[in-house]
Amino acid sequence: MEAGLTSAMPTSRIAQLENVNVRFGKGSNAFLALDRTNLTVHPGDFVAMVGPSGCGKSTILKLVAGLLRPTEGHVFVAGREVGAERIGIGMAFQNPTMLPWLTIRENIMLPLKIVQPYAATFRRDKRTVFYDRAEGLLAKVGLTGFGDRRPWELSGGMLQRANLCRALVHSPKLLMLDEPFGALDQFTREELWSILQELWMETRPTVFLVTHDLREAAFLASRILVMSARPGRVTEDRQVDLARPRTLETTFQPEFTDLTNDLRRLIVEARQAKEPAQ
Ligand SMILES: Nc1ncnc2c1ncn2[C@@H]1O[C@H](COP(=O)(O)OP(=O)(O)OP(=O)(O)O)[C@@H](O)[C@H]1O
Repeated sequence: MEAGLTSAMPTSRIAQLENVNVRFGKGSNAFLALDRTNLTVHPGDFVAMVGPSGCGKSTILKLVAGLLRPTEGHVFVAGREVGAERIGIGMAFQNPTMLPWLTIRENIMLPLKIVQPYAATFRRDKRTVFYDRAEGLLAKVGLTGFGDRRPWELSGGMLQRANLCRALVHSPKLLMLDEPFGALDQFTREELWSILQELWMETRPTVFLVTHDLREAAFLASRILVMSARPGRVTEDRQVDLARPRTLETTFQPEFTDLTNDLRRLIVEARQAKEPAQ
């Protein structure tokens, strides 16, 4: 998918939120979902966002993707204020919605059919270069031979693998992941962490990951943002310097468990903090 963009910002920052407020609802039902939020993200960052339910994590994702406008403040993406030009964005959500009448390969190739410059040559390249690109991604996520299957023939874990392929097939600069592994069992989830890490290390897109799983955040991210309860603000911006590639062994190291314990404490505190008057 694509976000529109206008006006300028240094390109060393791929995304920036400046004093952003987001208010939902009208009249007496109006409430502040995000409160004067500031955030700078650099190209190649893998940012995980954690925080109490309803604190505004997905709202930040939507702002950066251009799906939502701030009520006040500014959102810049790739040097432009969200609103005019275009940047390639890949997205994956908890529910890997695939079109049931298409094969897995055709589903994966969908962004190439829609997003320029790929769309211009889609008819020509769908049986050659784009086909190989989809097959290459399928191989990386362990789905070789499943390209011709239909979505209903695959398990939830397999669909989420295919979903990652679809999010990455057009080499997006920004990858937005909203609880992508939330519905999967722990083993499949941990397998997909490693696959996602590998894919990220190869092409280094900037990633925004929303997750409730603190181990997932610590395993994958280079930065973890902890948010306060609604109205959300970023209260902690933690650099994660654990060596890559991280493995399941990493998750047993004291640095890792200390980090996840710290995050847990911060979120418990955020949940207990009283919501300020609006
Ligand atoms: N379009 C909308 N209209 C009205 N309220 C909204 C809208 N989108 C989000 N909200 C509200 O804004 C707040 C922040 O929502 P958001 O989805 O960003 O939270 P979140 O941190 O991602 O939550 P969760 O962890 O539960 O998924 C919530 O109270 C939510 O109900």
